[in-house]
Amino acid sequence: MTLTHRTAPAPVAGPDDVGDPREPVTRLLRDLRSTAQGLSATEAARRLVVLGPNELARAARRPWWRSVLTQVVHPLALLLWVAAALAAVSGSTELAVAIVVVIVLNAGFAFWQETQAERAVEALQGYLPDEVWAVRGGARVRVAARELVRGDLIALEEGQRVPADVRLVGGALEVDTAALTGESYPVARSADAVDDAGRLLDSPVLVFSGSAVTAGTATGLAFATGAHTELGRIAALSQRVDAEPSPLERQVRRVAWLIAAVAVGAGLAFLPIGLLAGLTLTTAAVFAIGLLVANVPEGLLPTITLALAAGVRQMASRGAVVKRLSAVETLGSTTTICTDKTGTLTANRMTVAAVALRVEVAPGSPVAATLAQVLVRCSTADLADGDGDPTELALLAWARGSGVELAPAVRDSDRWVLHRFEARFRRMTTVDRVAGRVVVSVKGAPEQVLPRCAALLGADGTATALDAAARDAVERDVERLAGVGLRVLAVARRDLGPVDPAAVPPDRDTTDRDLCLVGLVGLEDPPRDGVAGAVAGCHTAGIRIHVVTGDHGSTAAEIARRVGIRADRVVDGELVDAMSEGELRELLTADDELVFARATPETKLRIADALHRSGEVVAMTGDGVNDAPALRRADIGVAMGASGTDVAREAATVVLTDDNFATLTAGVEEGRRVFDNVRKFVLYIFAHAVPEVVPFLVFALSGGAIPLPLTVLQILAIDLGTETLPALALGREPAEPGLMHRPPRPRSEGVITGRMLWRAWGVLGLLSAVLVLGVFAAVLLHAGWRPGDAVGPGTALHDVYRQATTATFAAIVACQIGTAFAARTEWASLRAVGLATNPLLLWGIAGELLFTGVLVYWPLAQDVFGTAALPGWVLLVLLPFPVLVWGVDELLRARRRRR
Ligand SMILES: Nc1ncnc2c1ncn2[C@@H]1O[C@H](COP(=O)(O)OP(=O)(O)OP(=O)(O)O)[C@@H](O)[C@H]1O
Repeated sequence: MTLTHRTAPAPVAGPDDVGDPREPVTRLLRDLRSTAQGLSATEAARRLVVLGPNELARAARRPWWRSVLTQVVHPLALLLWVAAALAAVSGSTELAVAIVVVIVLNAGFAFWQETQAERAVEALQGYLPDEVWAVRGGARVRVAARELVRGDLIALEEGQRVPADVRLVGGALEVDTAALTGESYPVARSADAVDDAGRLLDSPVLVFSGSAVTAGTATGLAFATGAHTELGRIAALSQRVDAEPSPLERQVRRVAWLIAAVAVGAGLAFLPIGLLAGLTLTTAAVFAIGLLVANVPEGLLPTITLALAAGVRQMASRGAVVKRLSAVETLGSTTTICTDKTGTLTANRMTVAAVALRVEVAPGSPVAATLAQVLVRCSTADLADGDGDPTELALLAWARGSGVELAPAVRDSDRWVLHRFEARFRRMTTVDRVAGRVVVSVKGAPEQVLPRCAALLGADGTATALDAAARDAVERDVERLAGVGLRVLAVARRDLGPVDPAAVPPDRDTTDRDLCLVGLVGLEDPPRDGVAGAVAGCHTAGIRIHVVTGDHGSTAAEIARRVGIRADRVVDGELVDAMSEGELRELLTADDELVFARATPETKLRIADALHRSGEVVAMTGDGVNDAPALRRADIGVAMGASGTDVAREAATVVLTDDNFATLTAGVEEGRRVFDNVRKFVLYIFAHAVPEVVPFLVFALSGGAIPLPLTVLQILAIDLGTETLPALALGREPAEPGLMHRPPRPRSEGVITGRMLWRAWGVLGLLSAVLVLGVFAAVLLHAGWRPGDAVGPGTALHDVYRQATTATFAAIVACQIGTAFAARTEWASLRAVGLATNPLLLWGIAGELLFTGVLVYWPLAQDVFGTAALPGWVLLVLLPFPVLVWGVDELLRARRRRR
């Protein structure tokens, strides 16, 4: 970055007005034409226009023609090109042109589908607003990260992604700069540090866009945004959508190739058979090519991508933002969910429900007053703004109810030392100078606070020694409160004597001992609406739920019980830490649901690992910075969008915009639905191959005595014209009833199963082939044709032959309609699903019928496709075909359900 240092500020800040970010803050403020009160709102708006939004320039999109080109030279398309060339060489220009049309239309279609998929993923950005606290015109305001401008004064805190290049002006941080420097350990950055670093990136007073704050809080001055940041400069962050193919796509790709190989094989095999049956070389070659073209499944992959993208969209609208297309299917095969408690199972709306210390503490008593005093000191929340940790807001609200209030500004100016709440230590300590004395205020998990207490506040407000009996009594209190589902905090304080202006701030070992226990507070945090239903839903879907929480075992077990999680055993996090790999796996593979209490992020990581190794598909929730490794390790890392940190959101695959457990299970349901739908259209596409191929076999096996029941162009019309829209519509099927009453799909089970192939080829396909050939034969026989009679152009029977092939074509379409309805469900009856619940399918079928009508009755199309208008009796015969095909499958499904 070229930094120009200007001593005489220009009247307006343009794109090049940059100060040296390492110069003294006052000078930097002047150079950036900002103030200690931040920029005014109008100036910020003006700079946004001049400097542009705080975004990295998107990696230039591939031009559309290149995307189309990729589709045209796609390996399966290349196969079709070869076929077209062969057709041209063998003299069938018509077929060659038709194949080229197929390729072009297919490429266009695939291009459209992929654009849709990309859009769906890009639209997700909108669901994950990225906001920061900034100071503008002296007031703290939430600003969208993309609207930050150079000169903005912003707040940084643990868990946040650094939104711009920032000079620290107050506070200290630890930042993870891995994305920029590859450094794997967090580094310390502080406003007061002495800056003697060589490189800009190593300066201890600067933090850069793209790094993450792993600890601390600070304020800073943004000196570069968007493309002007170091990150923008080295363009390390590629913004392109993760294009890694999902296991599903890989599977389907393999299948597509397999089918393509079979198609080529069948085409090649037809050549000698056709010749033996008496066809000329040209005719045999044309049909061989036709067979090949008909069976190359060129549309399969893009259709699957589109179905996944539609799933991603649908999930986002339900509050689960999936960051990778492939995650949709993994989410659907989840077997175990490890969930947090606070805010996920519970509403994160806390109120103080009980205050106790051996006896209930009466409001207005001296103990209550002291307790309130400690609580207002030991806090960083702001009750007036509602800003801060919900636990602390609840405690402040209770203190206010007891008549004790302290303005945050006064609190902060009295404060000497602050040890924020950290999940690791599970307690918080402040040291304040109050009325000439140094006072320590502590609150936290009872196991953390009680061992540090030496005394206990009596009902009259005087301290007594905390002997073994009193300790037991207090511990019983904790159990009693936790047992009814309350989150319990022990509150304690200590007087360190008169203020000594020369003293250095005491360390935590000094402050957090010999405390006087003031009280126990029990906070009620009710279960969220809908969670109990979602838990029951998971159970019927065969999904196990473990609670992994930092809270007390009894509290967590009670909350778990209330939402319907069985909580068969409560396991302490420390116990897990002491377990061997094998022991942990044994614990987790037992058939019960567990509550892991007092769990640390390391515990979470081990649990995720152990579950994954025992073959489970694990969805693990998390919100803190330290949860990131576990979120990455789980099959599906789930971050909290509302309360979670940026770091967790970045590590996760799924972000719940409302933090709700019920949303997660909705995501699982959606994942299952999408996977099911992919199966539905694969079934549908597979089924039609049989009635297309069998007529050729009949022709070949009869040695030509039975003429070809279908022309090559008619096959292409089916493949490209009639089958496409219904197949797409099947990708949008609503969830099948019973979707969440089935056990999760085994990890090893692919998209294509033996049962599915049997249903596609053995039932739907074979039945269709019989019906189709029946109609073909009926039309010929009705007109007096006998096996072996010539039907070629110029013969007496040629017109009848044209009608017969047209009847075959129409019969395939009729059977396709039946197949589409059958494919809509795998288990349930069509009645349970409802005939009209997928309007897209109805439209697709209407389109299919229209297309067929045009092909059969429009003279121009008749010339090209070799069709002829069908007599009324044939139409009557075709009418029940859809019902027949669907009906037989319906009966088989009913039998399967009974079994
Ligand atoms: N602001 C706080 N100050 C002091 N102690 C706290 C504070 N918040 C929580 N605690 C204590 O730390 C314990 C663990 O809290 P933590 O927030 O880590 O877990 P949690 O959020 O309840 O768990 P989960 O992972 O299920 O969301 C609580 O039971 C409480 O005793």
